[in-house]
Amino acid sequence: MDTNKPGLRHSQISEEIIEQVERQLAEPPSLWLNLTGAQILEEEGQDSKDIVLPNNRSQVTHIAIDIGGSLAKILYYVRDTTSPSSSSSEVHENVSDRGGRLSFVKFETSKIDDCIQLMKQLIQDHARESRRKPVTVMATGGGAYKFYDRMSEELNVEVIREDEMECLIKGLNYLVSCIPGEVFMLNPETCEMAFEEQFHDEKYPHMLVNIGSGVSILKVTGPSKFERIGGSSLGGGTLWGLLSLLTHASSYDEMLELSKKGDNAAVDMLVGDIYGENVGYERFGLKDSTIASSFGKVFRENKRLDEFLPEDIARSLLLAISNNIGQIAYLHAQKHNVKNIYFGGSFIRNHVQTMHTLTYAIKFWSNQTMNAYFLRHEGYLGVFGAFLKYARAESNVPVPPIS
Ligand SMILES: Nc1ncnc2c1ncn2[C@@H]1O[C@H](COP(=O)(O)OP(=O)(O)O)[C@@H](O)[C@H]1O
Ligand SMILES: CC(C)(COP(=O)(O)O)[C@@H](O)C(=O)NCCC(=O)O
Repeated sequence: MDTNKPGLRHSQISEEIIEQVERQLAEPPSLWLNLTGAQILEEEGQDSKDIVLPNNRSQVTHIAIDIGGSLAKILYYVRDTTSPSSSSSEVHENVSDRGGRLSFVKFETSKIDDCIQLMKQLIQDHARESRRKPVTVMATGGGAYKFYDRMSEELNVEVIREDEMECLIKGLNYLVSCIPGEVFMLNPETCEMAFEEQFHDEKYPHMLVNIGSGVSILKVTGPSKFERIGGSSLGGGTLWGLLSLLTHASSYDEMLELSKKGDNAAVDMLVGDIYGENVGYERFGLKDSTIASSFGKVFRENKRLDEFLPEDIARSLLLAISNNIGQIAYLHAQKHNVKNIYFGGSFIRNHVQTMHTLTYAIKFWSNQTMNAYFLRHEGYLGVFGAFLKYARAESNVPVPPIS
């Protein structure tokens, strides 16, 4: 592996691989759960842009929601009688064989009205067509408190609140242990994904770096044992906010697209800009292409904002924030003697450059001794954890036990 400090390496990744990985990770797939196991359903996911409500909405028995500073994540559970491994006409006779499908949808938190409307629709359909007990809503994230009264009044069902960090850890541990093909690593050289059932023998301790609006760093020492060991206010909300000020992009995905086309050297001051062309500070492993100062070139260029390319700005800021989080993550892992680091939160958005920067930072700073892992449902750990808490308590939801 190259000894270059993180930064400016992305141009070497094959476009084909980036496309391949991002196509595979486009939207979080639904999950199938029954008593004997759990699996990812490989089919088109859903986005808030075009939510496809299930045909059998009366079968939606559980809803969980994680309302964060930026995004509200909803999960709904649809009880079903056909298993994904059987033909579509094959129906399970025995009720206890039944499994269910978990679907995932997200909204911007600023569109909380639309979000509550969707839950209302799911709940009303259930109530109209079924004599079963009413749907219970599990809520987590800061919005579970902020919007509690509104949700309780408008939905007219019981809303149970759960602590967001507990839910994150429950969701993480379950996804890692029980969902085959959920966790992957990125090869720092080629960016190809590596899926393995078991990456490492030591399950605990591990660390979760959850990159949402802000960053929370948690050390996990057992299935429900953890402590919050750090955090940073420079997170996903920072990237989203600054790029909406500095570029014309109107959505987060558009910002990520811009960043793919940019050259951060147009705004970042590189070591070579300080030491001279093609000269680095090799004594300390700082090559001429290493970023010496993010956005450090802007001032001396003496140009207006509209004279810089938004693509270059987007790439520079994404690199700056991802590198910073990677470095903080490494320092916490080192301080707390943890080798395996899981990155979660919607900031990652399964975006190859972001995952590559985080992987590269961890590998570089730890001298290859630590590992960076990613998850296909990276933004849904909290909402999944909230659902599991309820599913466990309620015996009528068949959830395989954690291994
Ligand atoms: N569609 C999107 N719209 C806005 N931000 C997004 C989107 N997808 C990913 N993000 C990024 O994810 C961050 C929110 O991550 P999330 O884990 O949902 O945190 P929170 O719980 O604080 O809302 C945003 O600040 C932004 O950086
Ligand atoms: C306050 C939060 C736990 C809220 O979670 P979020 O909605 O960002 O997912 C998080 O934004 C955070 O940990 N912020 C960093 C605070 C700090 O340690 O500086």
